[in-house]
Amino acid sequence: MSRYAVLGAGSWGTTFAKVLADAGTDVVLWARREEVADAIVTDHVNPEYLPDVKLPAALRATHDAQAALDGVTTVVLAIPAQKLRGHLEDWAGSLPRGATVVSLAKGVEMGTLKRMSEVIADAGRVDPERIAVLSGPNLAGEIAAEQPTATVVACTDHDRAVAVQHECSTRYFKPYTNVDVIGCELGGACKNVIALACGVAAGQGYGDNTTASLITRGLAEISRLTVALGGQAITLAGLAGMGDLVATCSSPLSRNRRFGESLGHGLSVAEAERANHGQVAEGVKSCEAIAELARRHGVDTPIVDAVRRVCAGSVSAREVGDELINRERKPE
Ligand SMILES: NC(=O)C1=CN([C@@H]2O[C@H](COP(=O)(O)OP(=O)(O)OC[C@H]3O[C@@H](n4cnc5c(N)ncnc54)[C@H](O)[C@@H]3O)[C@@H](O)[C@H]2O)C=CC1
Ligand SMILES: O=C(CO)COP(=O)(O)O
Repeated sequence: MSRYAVLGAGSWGTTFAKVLADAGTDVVLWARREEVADAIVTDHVNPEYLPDVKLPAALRATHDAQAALDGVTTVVLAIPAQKLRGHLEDWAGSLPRGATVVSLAKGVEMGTLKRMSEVIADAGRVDPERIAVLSGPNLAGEIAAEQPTATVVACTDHDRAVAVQHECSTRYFKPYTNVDVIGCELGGACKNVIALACGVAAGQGYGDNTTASLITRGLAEISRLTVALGGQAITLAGLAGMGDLVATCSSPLSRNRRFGESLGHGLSVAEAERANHGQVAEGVKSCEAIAELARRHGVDTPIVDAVRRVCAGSVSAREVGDELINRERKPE
């Protein structure tokens, strides 16, 4: 009998815990703040992140991470990318031996330039074949409302991916499997940066042609980087690549796109953070790590680099747009 602990009760952790409970899987959700765990247990609601969603009565919650991890077969990590290492260092000794560890975070760690599965292997002391990544066009609010959605569970151990696939399948949530962890992770992390670029363009009043151009050329950048890092370009044609780009770059629900829009309106990064109500827009930090990763591997990523410079405040949104459109002409 499988038992899951979901660590992190933000929008996505709470939603994914609901998916698991709806799939009939035994699941406990760890919340950093006691009052959030209490509200989930008592009122079946996460008042801060999903106030309008009634959570399943079968979903348990706790503020005690050790208690949540006790005896589970699968650990799901729903912590923002730049905060994951710190938590894992605390939890490493309590992660059950042999458990599958599923990463939900979409980012690349600043400084180390590591993907989330590498951070988990490193800080959590987990064998790479036990680490799975779940990624795809998965805006939490729509899934919490039970709108039909597909996703990808990637793990180098195919049998583990299949187990997670079955344990999170519901009538509204359809997971596919993949063995290309690198491609799925880079798809999820990099699309946030491209969504920032689309937001910056939208904030300046540009429409769908600009968005589609950025999505498509962004996909070319992500595919090049994936191949350079040992992943497969074909993965990016799927849900974790094109699928997530389309959803995130076009949706008003995306925090990365909204953050970009604020920058496009002329707000500073600090002002845009306030406008996003403190919710995580992973691309703002990951763009720096992804740009550096690309530079070290000799991969050309002009859109990622443009976003990095806008987020660093070294160039204005308007200037960077002009630069991108005036780059050298070349074959597609
Ligand atoms: N929200 C969405 O639609 C989706 C989010 N993701 C990814 O899932 C990851 C988590 O995102 P969300 O749940 O949406 O974020 P969120 O901003 O809604 O919540 C973050 C959660 O992490 C917790 N947390 C634990 N330690 C923290 C710390 N030291 N600092 C800040 N927060 C801390 C917070 O308490 C909160 O429960 C991100 O990497 C995001 O890119 C992936 C797919 C969909
Ligand atoms: O990853 C997501 C959708 O797949 C969520 O995107 P945002 O973090 O931009 O809201």
